[in-house]
Amino acid sequence: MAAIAKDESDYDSSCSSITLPDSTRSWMSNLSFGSQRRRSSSSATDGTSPVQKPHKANEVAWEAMRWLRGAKGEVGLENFRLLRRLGSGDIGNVYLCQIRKPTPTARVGQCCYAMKVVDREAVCVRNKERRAEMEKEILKMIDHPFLPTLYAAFEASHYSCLVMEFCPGGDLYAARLRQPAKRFSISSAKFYAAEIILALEYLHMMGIVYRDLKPENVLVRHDGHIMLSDFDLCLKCDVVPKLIRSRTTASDVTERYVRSYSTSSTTSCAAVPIKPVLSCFSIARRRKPTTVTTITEHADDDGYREEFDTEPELVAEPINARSKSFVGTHEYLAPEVISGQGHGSAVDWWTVGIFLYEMLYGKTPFKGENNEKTLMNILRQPLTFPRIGFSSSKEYEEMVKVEDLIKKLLVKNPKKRIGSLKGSIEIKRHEFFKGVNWALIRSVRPPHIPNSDHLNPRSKNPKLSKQQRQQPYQIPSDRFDYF
Ligand SMILES: Nc1ncnc2c1ncn2[C@@H]1O[C@H](COP(=O)(O)OP(=O)(O)OP(=O)(O)O)[C@@H](O)[C@H]1O
Repeated sequence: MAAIAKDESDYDSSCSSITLPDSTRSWMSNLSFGSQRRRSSSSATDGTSPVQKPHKANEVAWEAMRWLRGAKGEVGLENFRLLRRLGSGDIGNVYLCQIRKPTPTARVGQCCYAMKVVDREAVCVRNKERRAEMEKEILKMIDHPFLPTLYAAFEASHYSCLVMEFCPGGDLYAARLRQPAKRFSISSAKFYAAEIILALEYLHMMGIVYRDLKPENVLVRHDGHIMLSDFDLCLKCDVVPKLIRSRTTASDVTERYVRSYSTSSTTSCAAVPIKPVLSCFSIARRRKPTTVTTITEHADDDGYREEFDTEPELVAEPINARSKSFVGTHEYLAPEVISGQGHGSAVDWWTVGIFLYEMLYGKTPFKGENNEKTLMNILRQPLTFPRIGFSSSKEYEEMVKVEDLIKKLLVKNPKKRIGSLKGSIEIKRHEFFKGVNWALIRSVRPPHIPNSDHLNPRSKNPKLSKQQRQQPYQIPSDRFDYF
């Protein structure tokens, strides 16, 4: 699925038709591979020091970077050996690479990185500098287990290089195609969705709306946990934390109380029986008898529901951010993006709904015969779910819960969509995620752990030949600009 970008407010460039850079110019030749390597001018790697990336500071990949900086002064293209091309995006190619030998230890020498190489001249010709800048800016800011770590950023000739964490497990789109009936199990989908929600929550708190969630952009790390990639379509905005005092019902309070003290976790995401943490930003809530106001709302199982005043909650996500850019991938576009009425962080919750649907049913809910029909369906067509068989009543119950969540995520009016009032916490509290230990999910065993044969010479992407290195930059044929 190709991403589209038509910018009206948050980027100053307008994306037009594809203009190929001078095709006679060798895109790879100036990268100077092998022994004919030229010294590149490399700029400081500001914003990528371990001090600013504390969660990775003790890992060998950082140790290697520290050694490189100490030994060579600054990090540049000449310090890396590009092993093979991992893929091509809209604004550059991504290569698997290692630090050039001799390295101080074998461990450092074996460390793999992914290097995104962007041809600045090509990007400039195609009016995409702002997107490339945005990606770099965001990669420098972020430090989260489910987001890429930027180890170094430098320039070499007219190329801009970003050295990032390498994910050997491929993307979730390819992973889905390998599943039985091309669908993930409910527990796998729950695991991946939970990690994505945490990544989006973090981005939102940093004032970043991601806008391009799709399985192709969810990569699988060596340990099976996920990493969101591709930040060139992000919207950056200011976040002004808000205190929200909301009202809640007696059954909500009881349910949360029970959940807080329950140790009977059964889902794969909840292997550790520890009191779940709902959100790092939720203020501990206790029933406060003095502030209880009893309002009969409507009958439930017990015949009535009570509403209580609760402690205020801090919402640090850009709920009210507004952009009118037309960006994303057709099947994943939120209705407010298509209608151009202005969109904010709720678009990411819409895409989580589409993502869950695709993971479970093997297709997206509004896909039409062509892109225009898809867009019309997103705006007008009611959400329906295909009928599928269940192997157990437990699976059926889980499906009912996840369909309820998907319905709430795919509400066409963004103001009524789950997550639009208090952000991620509303989604994390949904019944489908009951028992998920959000704080410790990164320690849970993922559904699939990739094997580590990426350095095997016979692995999927063969080594770069000399001829390939000399080829001019090609815009992949399956990519296009919609406008
Ligand atoms: N850190 C990484 N580890 C492993 N493979 C990666 C990594 N980053 C990117 N890739 C691979 O390289 C491909 C190109 O990535 P890139 O981010 O340039 O473009 P994209 O995801 O296709 O999106 P866009 O064209 O919108 O920028 C990806 O599809 C993925 O297969």
